[in-house]
This record gives sequence, structure tokens and C-alpha cells, in this order.
Amino acid sequence: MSTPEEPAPYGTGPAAPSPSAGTPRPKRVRTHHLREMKERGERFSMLTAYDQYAAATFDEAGIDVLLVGDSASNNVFGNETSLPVTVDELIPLTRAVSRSARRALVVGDLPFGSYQASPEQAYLTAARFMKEGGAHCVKLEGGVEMVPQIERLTRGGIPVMAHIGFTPQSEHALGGYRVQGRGETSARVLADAEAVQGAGAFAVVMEMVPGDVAGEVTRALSIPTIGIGAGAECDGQVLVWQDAFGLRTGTMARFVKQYADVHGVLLQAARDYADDVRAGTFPGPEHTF
Ligand SMILES: Nc1nc(=O)c2c([nH]1)NC[C@@H]1CN(c3ccc(C(=O)N[C@@H](CCC(=O)O)C(=O)O)cc3)CN21
Ligand SMILES: CC(C)C(=O)C(=O)O
Ligand SMILES: [Mg+2]
Repeated sequence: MSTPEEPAPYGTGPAAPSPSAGTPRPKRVRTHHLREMKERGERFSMLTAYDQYAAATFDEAGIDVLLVGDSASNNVFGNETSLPVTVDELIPLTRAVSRSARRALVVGDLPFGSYQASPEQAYLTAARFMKEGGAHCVKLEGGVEMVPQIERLTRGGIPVMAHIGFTPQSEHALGGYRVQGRGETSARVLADAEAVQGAGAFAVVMEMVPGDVAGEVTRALSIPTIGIGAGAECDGQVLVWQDAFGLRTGTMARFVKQYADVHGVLLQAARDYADDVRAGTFPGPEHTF
């Protein structure tokens, strides 16, 4: 009698080969290390990663935290916003990243609709990211209103990174891509930050918050803050890698710095290959059996 084939559970297969395969495993970054870095005044870096080679390369480069962002909705699946991406779509990407990162802390980003309804919904979703995706912790968007969810996950052994300021999953409620916490609304950002810390979050992302407000929040909190469009006073920084390394083209948010032109490199490589095939110069004798 044959049993239906089940996927191998996370961590049972051989590790995917990486550029650093064969060298001893570096010490894993853990949530408490980020807090210790804050206490020592050391900055840390976080990037998105959605697949094996990005994860292995960023890990080798010493990026401390890899976020399997719900921004995969735009940057992997081609949607216009982060709203349509599902848990079932994100979990295989999370698994690819957690299998490929040797040192970095891997964060699973809970997508829209998978945790807002209740603390129980949040726990069941987050547990899937940990069990099936191999994530070391999860991220969710929201401040004061997410306290019950953060408390539930934390009590259940799931470390939580919060995300306040501009929260893309609420872009329709917030009225578009807008800086949050200007003027008198800065009190809201500080209240959200203190609420998520009080609920047990180990870190908090602040997105599109004025630099002085982000600085004030960073000094007020004992947990590390991670900025994206939140100035230089945060304890860490995060960017979407396709933005920072120039795979994505077109208009970029002001907070993006472009470190490379991956789009240009890929475009030229693909053109050269197409030209070679058309001209009959690839494959050569050295590529032929
Ligand atoms: N590729 C990518 N990069 C991101 O940073 C990102 C995603 N995708 N997907 C999910 C969210 C959406 N995010 C966005 C998207 C656009 C702006 C933007 O256009 N900002 C403008 C307007 C700011 C304002 O009006 O004050 C800017 O100039 O920064 C910001 C954040 C951040 N996240
Ligand atoms: C931009 C970061 C913070 C994010 O949440 C994502 O990429 O999904
Ligand atoms: Mg996100």
C-alpha cells in the first residue's frame, strides 16, 4: 500500500548550496542580540529577501536581519499593492530564505487579513510561518490596536517585530503613501511605539515617520527601532532589496538609496545571450558534448 508523499519538514533536507558552503556556520543573530546592539549604540541592517540566492548572498554580506516581506506581493508576484498576497504564497518563500540564511535572523511578514481578526487568528498564522516556513520570528503591522495580538504571540513563544507609522496594508485607510506623525500626530506614533513595546514586541519598524519623531521614539524605547524613511536616528535600517540594488526601475520613494544597477546588468546579460543565440555563437564547441 502506498502512502501519499508528504513534503519533507523544514530542516530535514540538506542545506541548499550557498557561496559560503563548507565554512563553519556563523553564530546566529537572535532577537536579544539586536537589543544588545542598541544598548552598545551599534547600528544593524535588514533587507528583504524572497528566495535562496538573495538570502545566501545578503547573509554572506553580513546583513543582520532578512525580512520575507509581504512586499513580495509587488516584488515577486507582480501585484500593485501588498494587499493580495496570501499566507500560502509567502510560506514557501519564507522556507527558501530560512534554509539559505546561516547567520541572519529571518522574519516572516504576516500578510493582510491573516492576523487582524483576532489574537487566535494571529497565533495560528504566525505558527505556520514558524513551523512550515522556518521563520525565527514574525512581523505584523499596527500599534495600539495590535496589543492583544502581540501579547498572544509573545506568550505563545513567537517573537514579534511590530511595524508602525505608514503601514502599507492599511494604505486605503491611510489615504495613500503618506508620511505619518507630522505635527500633532507625532503623539500617535509615540503611543503606538510604547504600546507595542509594552505588549512584548522585541523590535519595531517605523515607516515614513519624520526623522526627529523617529529619533524621539528611538530614545524613548528600550527595544530597537528599524527605520524605512524614518531618518538616521533609528537603531537599524531596512530597505526592499529590488529598490536598493536597482532591480526595480521607475519612480522610487525618497527614502531609497540605489547601491547597484542589477536591472542594467541583467538586461545586458540577457541581450548578449539572445544576440549569441541568434548569431549562432552560443553554444560553442566548449559547451557541446
Ligand atoms: N518595492 C517596494 N518598495 C517598498 O518600499 C515597499 C513595497 N515595494 N511594497 C510595500 C510597501 C509600499 N511602500 C511604499 C510605496 C511607495 C512610497 C512612496 O511613493 N513614497 C513617496 C511619497 C511620500 C509622501 O507622499 O510623503 C516618497 O517620495 O517617498 C512609499 C512606500 C513601502 N513598501
Ligand atoms: C518595507 C518592509 C518593512 C516591509 O514590511 C516589507 O517589505 O514588506
Ligand atoms: Mg511588509
